[in-house]
Amino acid sequence: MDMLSVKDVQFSYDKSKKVLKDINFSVRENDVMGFMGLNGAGKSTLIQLIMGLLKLSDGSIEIGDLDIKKHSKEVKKMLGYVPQDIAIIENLTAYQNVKFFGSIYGLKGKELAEHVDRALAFVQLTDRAKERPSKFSGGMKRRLNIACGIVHNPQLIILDEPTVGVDPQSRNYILESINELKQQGKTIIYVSHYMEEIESICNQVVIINDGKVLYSGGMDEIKHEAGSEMINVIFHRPLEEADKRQLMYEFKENAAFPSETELEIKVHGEAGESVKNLISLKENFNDQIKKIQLSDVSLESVFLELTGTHPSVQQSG
Ligand SMILES: Nc1ncnc2c1ncn2[C@@H]1O[C@H](COP(=O)(O)OP(=O)(O)OP(=O)(O)O)[C@@H](O)[C@H]1O
Repeated sequence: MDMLSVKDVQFSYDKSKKVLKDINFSVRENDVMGFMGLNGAGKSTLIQLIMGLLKLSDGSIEIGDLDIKKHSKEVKKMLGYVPQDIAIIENLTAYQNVKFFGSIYGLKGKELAEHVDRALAFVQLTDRAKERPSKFSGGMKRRLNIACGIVHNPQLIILDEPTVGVDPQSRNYILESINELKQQGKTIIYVSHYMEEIESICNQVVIINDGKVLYSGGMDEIKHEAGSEMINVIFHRPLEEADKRQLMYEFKENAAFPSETELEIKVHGEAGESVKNLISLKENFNDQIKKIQLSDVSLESVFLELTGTHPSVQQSG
């Protein structure tokens, strides 16, 4: 079953520019979807439409099988949102913060107390529940932010760059807790500019650029489409021009030279192609080759290929 379906969505803040143009994709129940795009691609706008914070005029969005316009109340309870900007209130304690967000979702009395305890335990802040977050580290504030976003036990959780500005330990903790939410059966949308994080926790990817979906589908499929493997060859000495020309002739646009002593060959999905390439390299360049490594194509290189821009030149925010 689809937990989120976005159909033919278009959006403009003003008449001069369409920010979203015919957006279509779906996220299955219990998927962890990595949502990627360059700055200004339209990610936050789409999330605000899903959350009902912006008014949807063109197209439709369904959560489960509920249309967000017709069933806004039910949908609100199903959605959890952990915003990019930390939304906690500094002069309330950690407990009071989570309780406040729980009450916004209509929880009361014993049920509210149980939910608050569970959310604080989930982010391992039970011991610090009585403290004010002004004393907390950046990572602890992010964890409290997550507790506030999931206190009402939502089915679909959207996390917008939850690891920006946190120490490596908190980052690992946050990534592990997302895996745990998946184990609990939740569906996750994970917005991030950190490709390696998306690669490690997501099974589905949506890439948008300039308000359009460039890719939507499985993590394995996107890599397969882009070329399932990469052959990295390290030579003992810098290559002669004639050797480079021969390699370019043989491997065409699949060959790249990251440095004077390195060759990268992108291998497309066909069976046996990497073996054929290796045999050819060994036959022609065996004496010159220091090392050959086979590696999977990274999500980063796929993103670069699709958008024409490297994610690391991006500022997050
Ligand atoms: N409130 C607004 N009024 C007018 N234009 C806006 C508004 N918010 C965003 N935009 C414009 O809409 C486009 C998409 O912005 P959006 O914030 O959705 O992108 P994004 O992918 O979330 O970017 P980032 O990764 O930087 O958060 C951009 O051109 C942006 O300038």
